[in-house]
Formats: sequence, C-alpha cells, structure tokens
Amino acid sequence: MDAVPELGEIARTARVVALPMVTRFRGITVREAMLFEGPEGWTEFSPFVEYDDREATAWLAGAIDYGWRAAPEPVRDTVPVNATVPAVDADEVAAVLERFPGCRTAKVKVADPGQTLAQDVARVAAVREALGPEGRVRVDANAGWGVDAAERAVHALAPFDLEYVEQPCASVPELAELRERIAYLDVPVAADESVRKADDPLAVAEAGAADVIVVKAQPLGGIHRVLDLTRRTGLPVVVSSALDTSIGLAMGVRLAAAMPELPYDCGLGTASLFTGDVVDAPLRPVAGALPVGRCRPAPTLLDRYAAPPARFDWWMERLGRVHAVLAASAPA
Ligand SMILES: O=C(O)CCC(=O)C1=CC=C[C@@H](O)[C@@H]1C(=O)O
Ligand SMILES: [Mg+2]
Repeated sequence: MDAVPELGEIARTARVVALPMVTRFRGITVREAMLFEGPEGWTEFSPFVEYDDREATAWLAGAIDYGWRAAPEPVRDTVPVNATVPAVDADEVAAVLERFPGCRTAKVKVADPGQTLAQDVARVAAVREALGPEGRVRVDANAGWGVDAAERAVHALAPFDLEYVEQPCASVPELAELRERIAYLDVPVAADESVRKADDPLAVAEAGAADVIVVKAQPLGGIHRVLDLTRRTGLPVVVSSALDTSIGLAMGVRLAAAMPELPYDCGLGTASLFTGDVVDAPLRPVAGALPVGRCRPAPTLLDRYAAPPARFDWWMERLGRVHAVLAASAPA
C-alpha cells in the first residue's frame, strides 16, 4: 500500500457519530462511525465495534485511500442499487421497501439467529409479492447455515426465483459443496464474508466455490485495491455497503462507478436504514439509483449525531492502535 499519513494529520479533523437506525440490522440499532478529512475530501473509518485491530486495519487503509488518493475515473454517473430488507416480520416488508423508491431488486436477510426457516420463507414471499415477477430477489444468510440447513433453505426459497444466495455457509469448502448440491436448482452462490474477512480474498473464486463475489470498498482496503482484486477474479461483482454513513457510501458508489462491468444492482442503498445522516442530502436511492460524487458532512449534523465523549475517546484510541499496525506494514 501507499505511504500512510501521520496520525496527527488524520486525528486533526476526526469526528465520531452515532446514527440511529430504523430497525435492528446485523444486531445493532445505532451505527457508530469515525469521519475525517484528507486532501481529496471527507472519508470514513467505521469497522464494526466488535472487530479487532487486525481486521480494522484494512478499513483504515480503505478510508485513507479515499481521503488521500484520487479516485479512478467513473465510467457511469449513476449506480443502480437494491433495497435491503432486514430480518423483519413479513407484515413489515412493505414498509421497509417504501424506503427504497424505484428499486427493482431487494436483498433479504435470512438465517438470522433465533429465527426459523418458516419466517424466512414468509419474508421472502412478501418481498416477491411486493416486487412482482419482474423484481429481483436475493437472500443473504451471513454464514448462518451449515451445508444441510442451507440446502433445505435454498430448496424452500427457490420457488421465489432467487437471483442468488449470499454467503449461505461460513467456509469455502462448505460453499463449494453446497454449490454442487444445489446446482439443479439453478440458484447462484455469492461470497461476501469469504472475500472481505479472508486472508486471501481471491481464494473463494479460485476454489470455484462462488458464482458471484460481493465487494465492499472500506473493509477490503479501498477503491484501488478492490478494483485490482476484481480484475483478477474474473467473476461478476456486486458492490455493497459496509453500513456506512453517506460519506462511506459515496466511496462505494465511486468504486461501483469505476467497475468496467456492473451486471447486478449494488447493495449501497443502506442510508435508507438510518433515521439520520451526516450530510444534508443523504445518499438514499432515487428512482432506484444513487448519483456518483463526494459528500461533505454538515457541521450541524456532525454535532447533532456526535457520539458521547467516552465513545469519541474509544474511537481515537482505536484509530491510534490501528494506525500503528498499518504504518508498520506500509513502505517507508
Ligand atoms: O448488501 C446490501 O444490500 C446492504 C449491505 C449489507 O447487507 C451489509 C452491510 C454491512 C455488513 C453486513 O452484515 C451486510 C452484509 O452481509 O452484506
Ligand atoms: Mg452479506
């Protein structure tokens, strides 16, 4: 990676926000994020709070890439996005989809801890009903199933015509086995955690364990690194969010805009899962798409959503530790 800016240069403008969410998503109802300004503009460092420093290092590299290095030229000026449906009850689906105007594709969370397959089926059925036969429905299990449970679930969900099943199982060998077992159902397998949390993000593609790969700019070390990775996989790519504020979402949009091919709608509509944001015009989908361009936080919103002082201190300490790890791994 490129030289890392001094810690003081990053810390000088750093702010920490806590954005309230509309519904619980991946176990949280408030999203904390650190924002700071580099020569290219504002950028975001927001590894989930339970991630250790090692995992957070790639997120900091991603934040620095977007703040300190010119982004690659876009080849499109808007990016189509999907609605993201948390693990809500089926009768709440219509209200969730209303927050994603014009989106023809929906990603539905399934295999949530404590929920049953019957609840997943009911939720996916409600999404298919709402989108109609032309809509595209994908599901994301976040590695919540073993191979047998995944096979049963994909069998039960396939009648709703799935675009793909994202990270049904945790490991690459499990994904490979499931992919063979469900080949007759014609439901492609997408890899997410097997890309962004792996030591080798290309291993899942090389093992032939996925048909599609999901990439996220911040967790994978930034726009330039992801473009390099995706060039090498040869698989179709879906750019998705890391549940970022509109600052980080704009980074994802910029990555998606630079992809030579973009066959799938991107999972970047997640500003609609927040009740507030740091920019005056949050990056929420309009007519199913997001515009390409940088976002600047509004000072009043940085104040309104400022995290409590103890949380600011926690993030500054985390930044210091993670910066030290990153600086030690970078060329002088
Ligand atoms: O892909 C989408 O529709 C939205 C982004 C999204 O689902 C996620 C963002 C951040 C963390 C993850 O748990 C989750 C995912 O697994 O893809
Ligand atoms: Mg996922």
